[in-house]
Formats: sequence, C-alpha cells, structure tokens
Amino acid sequence: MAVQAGEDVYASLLLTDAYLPGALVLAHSLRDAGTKKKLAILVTLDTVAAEVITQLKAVYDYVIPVPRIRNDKPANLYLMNRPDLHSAFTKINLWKQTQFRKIVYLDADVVAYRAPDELFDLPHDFSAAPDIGWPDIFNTGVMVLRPNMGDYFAMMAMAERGISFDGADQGLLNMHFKHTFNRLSFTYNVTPSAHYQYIPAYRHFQSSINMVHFIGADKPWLQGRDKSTGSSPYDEMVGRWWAVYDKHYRREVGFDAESLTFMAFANYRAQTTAAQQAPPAPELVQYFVKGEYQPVVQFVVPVGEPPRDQGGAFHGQQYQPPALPYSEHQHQQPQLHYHDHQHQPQQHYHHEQSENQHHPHRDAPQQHHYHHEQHDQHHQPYQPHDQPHEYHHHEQSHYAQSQPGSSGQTFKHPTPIPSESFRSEERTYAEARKDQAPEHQTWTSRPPLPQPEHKPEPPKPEPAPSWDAQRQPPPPDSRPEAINFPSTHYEMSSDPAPFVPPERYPSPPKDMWYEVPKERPSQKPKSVFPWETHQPRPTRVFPREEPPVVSPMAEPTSAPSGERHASTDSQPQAEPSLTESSTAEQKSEPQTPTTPIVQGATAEPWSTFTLTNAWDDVPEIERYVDAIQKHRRTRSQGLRLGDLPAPDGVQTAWTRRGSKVTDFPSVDDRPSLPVTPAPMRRSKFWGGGGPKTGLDGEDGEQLPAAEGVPAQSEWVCVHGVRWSPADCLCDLTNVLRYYKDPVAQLQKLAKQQSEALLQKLGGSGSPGSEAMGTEGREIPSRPLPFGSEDVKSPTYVAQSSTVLSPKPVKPGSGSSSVPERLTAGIESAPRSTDSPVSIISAPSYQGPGPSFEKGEDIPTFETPAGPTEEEQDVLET
Ligand SMILES: O=c1ccn([C@@H]2O[C@H](COP(=O)(O)OP(=O)(O)O[C@H]3O[C@H](CO)[C@@H](O)[C@H](O)[C@H]3O)[C@@H](O)[C@H]2O)c(=O)[nH]1
Ligand SMILES: [Mn+2]
Repeated sequence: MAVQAGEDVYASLLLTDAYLPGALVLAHSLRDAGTKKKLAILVTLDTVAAEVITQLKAVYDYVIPVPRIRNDKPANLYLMNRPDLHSAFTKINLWKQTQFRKIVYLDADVVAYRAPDELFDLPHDFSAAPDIGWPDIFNTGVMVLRPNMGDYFAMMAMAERGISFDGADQGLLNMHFKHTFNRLSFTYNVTPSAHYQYIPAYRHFQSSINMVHFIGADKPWLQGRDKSTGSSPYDEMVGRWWAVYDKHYRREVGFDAESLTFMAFANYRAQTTAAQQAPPAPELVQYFVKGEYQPVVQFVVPVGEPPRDQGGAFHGQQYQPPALPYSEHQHQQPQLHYHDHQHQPQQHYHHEQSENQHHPHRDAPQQHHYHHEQHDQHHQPYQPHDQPHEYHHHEQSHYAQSQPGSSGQTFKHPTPIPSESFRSEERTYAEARKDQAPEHQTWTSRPPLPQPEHKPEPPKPEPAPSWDAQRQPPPPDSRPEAINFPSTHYEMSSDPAPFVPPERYPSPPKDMWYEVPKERPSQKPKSVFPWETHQPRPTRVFPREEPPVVSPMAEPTSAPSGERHASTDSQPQAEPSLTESSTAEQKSEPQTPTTPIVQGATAEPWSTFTLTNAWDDVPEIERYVDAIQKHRRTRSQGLRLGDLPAPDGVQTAWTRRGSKVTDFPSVDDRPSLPVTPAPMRRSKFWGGGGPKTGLDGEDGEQLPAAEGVPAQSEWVCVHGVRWSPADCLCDLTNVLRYYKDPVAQLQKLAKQQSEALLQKLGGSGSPGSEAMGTEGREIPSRPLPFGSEDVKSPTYVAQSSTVLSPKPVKPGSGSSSVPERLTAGIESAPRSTDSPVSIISAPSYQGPGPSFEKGEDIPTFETPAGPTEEEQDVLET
C-alpha cells in the first residue's frame, strides 16, 4: 500500500523481538478503538527477526526499516539502569519520514484506551506530555510531530556526539525541543507505576485517560498476567493491556473433532483459518509473553496436503523462537535458524516437547526447528544480526508466506525510505528483493511479488544554491554546516605492557637565574622610554633651605616656649595630608605611632604655604573664634594636673592660633582618652614565689610612679577601666556616654579632682585650680558639655589604629614613665642636643579609629583588663 503524500499515521518502533507483544497490542488497541488513521512501525532489520516482522505486517499498515542509531557513549544509560536502551536514538528516524504529514508516535509499551485521532489536528510541530520523573520535561513515549529534515539533522548531530542527559532519546529530545514543545495533557501518556500513590487523582481523572504507557523495565508482557491482578490503579491499567492481548492472542485450548486431538486453539486457528500463515502467529507472540508460551501439548493436526502451487504453505514446521529477549540479555544474539533438512515432506505440524521450556524467556528450546520443505537446496543458516546481507533470503520466505493467494492476506509493502545512501539496513523490502539471488526467484512459481508503484526521489536536503546567506536564514531542511567536519578520535591505549620509566631523566639546566652584577655599572643604562631622553625641565621650584619657622599667627605675647621651639626642630613632621596649614605649635604636636617618621628637613615645603584663610582678616570671625578658644583652654588647662601650675606663657600661647578650622588642637586643647596608668604592682605577680623580673626592684619594691601621673589612689574605675580624674573630666563625651547620670558623675569627679588638687597644692588657689573649680560648677547647667561636640582633631581622621596609646606625658616629667619608654623606641628623630628635655612624641587619639563616628554608641576604650586577684591565684597554683 503506497503512502499517500501528506498522510497521517500512528507510528511505533520495534528495536528488538522482545517488544513484539507490546507493538501488537498497541496496534490492536488503536484499531479496536476505531481509529481512522493508518498504523506504521519503524523496525531495525539487524535486530528484529524476520518472523517478527511478519507478525507486524499482519497488523500494521506500514513496516518501515530504519537504520539503528546507537549511542556510542551509553554511560548515562547506566544512570537510569537501562543499558538496554542503547539504541533508543533510533526514534530520530521519525523526523525523516517526510512522506507523512504528521506522526503520532507511540512507544511499543503504550496501550490506547481510545483512539486519540484529534492529536493530528494540533497546529504545533511538536507536542508531548509531561514525564512523571521530572514533569518539566516531556516523556518521549507519546509524541505528535511533523517530520522535517531540519530537526532530523540537528538531532542526528547530537546523537553522533552522544548528547543526551539520560543517554537515550528522551534526554536528547528534551535537550533539542527544550523550549519549543507543546505540552499535552497527561491523559495522553499516563505512566503508571506499582508505587502509584495519588489514588484520588487517578479516580478523578480515570475516565479521561486516553493512553497508558508502561514505562520502566517491567513491561506487562514481561511480568506475566498473574503479577497484576489486584485492584490498584496500576493493576487496573495493566489489566487493560492484558485485555487487549487476550482478545487477540490468548492461547485457547480447542478440540479438533476430526482428529480427536486436543490442541492449543490458537494453533488450531493457525492451521484452519490462516493455514498459510507461517510461523503460527499467536504462538510467536506468546513466546515473548511470560507464562503464555507452553508448548507442552503435543498434538497432531491433520491439514492434508498443502496446495503446492501456492508455495508458501508449510507442513510440519516447528518454530525455533529467539533464545532470549534482548531486554534481558543484551549480548545474546537471537538464534533464529532455518535448518536445511533432507527430509520427506511432513504431513503434520507437530510440536516436540523440550525438557526445559517452561520459561520461554530464559530457557531456550533447543529442539525446535523450522522445516522448510521446499528450500532444501539453497537454505543457509540465518544469522539476522551480524549478516544483514542474508536477510533477503528470509524476505523471500516472508513474502512467500504472506503474499496474496497463499494466505488471502494483502501484502503490505513497506514505505520506501527517502534516504541518500543505500546502506543495507536502510533498504526496503522491495530493494532487498531485487537483490535476491536467481535461485530464490526460481524458488516458486508464484505470481511476482508486489513492487512499490514508484520509488520517490529522496528529498534533497541540500540548501538551494540561491540562498543568500547574508539576508536569509538557512533553509529549514538544510544539513548542519558542521556535519562533515573532520573529527579526530583518540583511542585508549590497549598496550598491556606496563610503563617503565627511563633510568634517569636529564637534569634540569643549572645557572638559570639572573646574576646580579657585583659592581654598580659605571655607565648609566641606556634609555628605554622616550621621556627619559626628552625629559622636560622642571618648572616648579622648591626652596633649598628651610626658612625660619615663624608662625604668622603667633602674636608676640604667645611666642612658643623654649620647649616648644626645641621640639619644632626635632619632632617628626606631621603627615602632610593631615592639614594644609601648619604652625610651629602644630609641628610640635606629638605624632601618632603609625605616622611615618620624617626627618626635619622635610618641613621645608610647609613653610611655603600661606597659613592664613581668607576670612582671617574679618575681625568678627577672629573675635568669635578667639572667644571660643579662650574659653575652652581655660577650662581644660585648669584640669591638667601635670601642667600645674601652668606657666603664663603656655596659657597665653593659645590665645591666638588663627581661626582656621584645620588648626591642630594642642594637647591641652583636645580631650584625651583615658589610658591605662603605669602598671600597678601586685604583690603576688611581681613578687612572691614568681620569678623576678627586670621591673622588680631588688627588694620587690613597687616602681616609683612617673612624675605627673596621678597617684593610683586618684584613679577611678569605670566599667573596669581605670581613669585618671583628669581623663574623666577632659573626655566629657565619654563620661556622657558611659555614665547613667553624667551630670551627677561629672560633679562628683570635679569634686574629687579639686580635692586632689588642693591636696597637692596645699590648698593654694592657683589659676588652674580656679579654672577647674569654675568648670566643676559650670557643667551641670549645660545640656551638653562644651567641647564634647565640636572639637575634632585632624589626627582623628588620620587614626589608623584602634589601639589606645599612652597618654601624653608632659615635657619635663620623669623619663622613666612607661609611656615614654614605650614611645622612645619609635622616636627615631634625632634630638637636638640643646633640647632641655626629651620630648616624648606621645600620640593622642580622639576616637577608636577611622570607623569612629561621633555619637556612635560603641564601647571604644575597653582595655584588656589584667587578671583579677583570684584569677592570678588560679594561674599561680
Ligand atoms: O529493547 C528494546 C527497547 C526499546 N524498544 C523500543 O523503544 C521504546 C522505548 O523503550 P521503553 O522500554 O519503552 O522505554 P521506557 O521504559 O518507556 O523509558 C523512557 O525512556 C526511554 C528512553 O529515553 C524513552 O524512549 C521512553 O519513551 C521513556 O518512556 C520502546 O517502547 C520500544 O518501542 C524496543 O523495541 N526494544
Ligand atoms: Mn516506553
């Protein structure tokens, strides 16, 4: 039957004999449901027995040989434990069947509850239903597709490279049609499992099921009919498959009255109603169905002399089925053999019982043979798998048995394959027949075998030469351009000889380093870059000598004291980025430990800067700033214990510093943070049984306190940190932050302070003490203590360390103080010999570090507390 152009077909696929029952039941289920469409099945001739194909032809309209497409990289198949699906890529051949308009493809393990002919009316080129394993993708057991060579070539290219996430067609097709598939209702591809759980859904949608697909390795025909007899959804669906099977292939026991012989009714039917069919169809099908093939009954069927002139008749044939289904035994080749028999024509079709035939799938019957009485001279053993050239011999047999006149059946010739090449496995039956040996053609005197009316030209997938690649997309059916790229294939070495390394490898070359010249090259190296030769002359001039350091702001009365002068020369330069203006006082400011220490000569550039601001000449501003500074200093000066009594010079030196906001506040001017005082001697730690340290006096005496540092008794402990009274008052911000009642606390501290002062000074009313007293009285009336907000030292910005530095030690204080010792190591600037005292460049900090933000409520000055007395006890025991 010729294919009409643009025809619609249901198509299935048979790769192995073992799926024959599935393929047949599928076709019957569609037919029984009354489909109006034709049925086709793709077969791979190298792996499907001729007898099996004969059975297919009895039910399918078109049996279409296709080349088997194997996955040469089947590793992913093992991920789903289905190595038997190594040739599932063969499905891609569906897209090559361009003789059909649309194909509804169905796996051989599908059974139709009704004929879904409406699927052919879908406008989409590709439709499929969700897969239960991963519902975002589709299952490839039911697909509606429009054949076209574009998809075919694209997927062939993938198949050749083994591109498929599951190693089979489903992985490949989902990767190819990733975003373009039209999703079908699950009712078209219901995939039951023995563990099906969603029974309410099944009950609800049960009546709308169109087709059921038995995915997985356990097909209904491999399980046997007894496996699923329950009432679960799965059993119900498997039961539907068996219902179709039974309707068409169930082995019935009949009684032949004529011969008075019991026989399998199917065999009886085979001999009586389709006597010319060979081999007996149902039996072949039963052979592949577990529990159905039981040729234990020997029977004799008197069928009389076959009509010799029909040639296809047979007598006494014994079917030797394939030994094992491929799905279970991959490496087993089917063992279909025609045996030459020099024998008398047998009058009886008989079964010989073999000893071990109870399990048709596992126990291959050994004694059954086909007896072809007419073929005695020219039969060759048939090995359908590895000798495909022999198969036409069998075709002869099939044709003979199925041609009109012998069985009454209409011969269904296969659809010619539109293929470019004529590989043997792609040949159609007609082509195969043409190649038959002459003796085969003389084999019978039967009418000539039907030939296809015409052999259509294979479609030309090559792009039309008129294709303008610059303006048009490539023709949809064109081959991928890279399809013929040469590909290099590297084989794994199969050399079993173990690797023997050479005796020794060559030593690496020596002296492979750059030898630094011992002597400095006398000549200047040659210029490399253009700017080295064309160097422009510098236009900026820097003064060679340091001009006398005179603060333009300093008024005659506020000339820096001798100490400050001395420090100017010897102190390291402040980091230039800190502030643009620099005064003598500023230069004498203590450096932070992190500031690079710069020699005095580098002070030169600073003197060239203008040290005034534009508004310096505005008297109002000047006056205002002066007032503020004066007030502030008065307040803080009075609180410095070490400076007291403050010399007038120091006091007046601060009356005028200029109103520049970047002015660096002096030690006196800025609040200080509390520091840990000189280490307190603990009797148990420094003396006692412990080892003597260098800090210990000979007799274990406590070290003398540094001059200017308040006595230990004067320190207060705040949150585990010891504060000197001055610290408490100077750093009002911190006081505010850490006291619940800051005002009361400040008063208390001020009182302590004044008492301490009076004690030290013998009660004399110095200006400092007076100022302190004033301060103490003033504080409560202020909502926020003055100086706690607007004082911001430039060093605050420059802080890069959160480590609290020791509190500055005033000039003139004892050189044995711990802070001085600590900083002395950093102090590398040479000191002028005429400096009266060594000025310790003690840094000062306004905040915990660069991250410090005013108002930030973080504990910024917790210092690691030493071990408590109890802890110390524990440590020492
Ligand atoms: O030995 C075999 C194996 C497969 N087939 C054919 O190939 C189809 C696919 O194999 P099947 O065993 O049905 O696979 P499933 O268990 O259904 O597994 C899933 O995964 C397969 C590989 O991706 C897809 O082909 C199926 O559509 C999908 O349901 C079968 O229906 C047959 O038509 C044979 O003829 N012989
Ligand atoms: Mn399937």
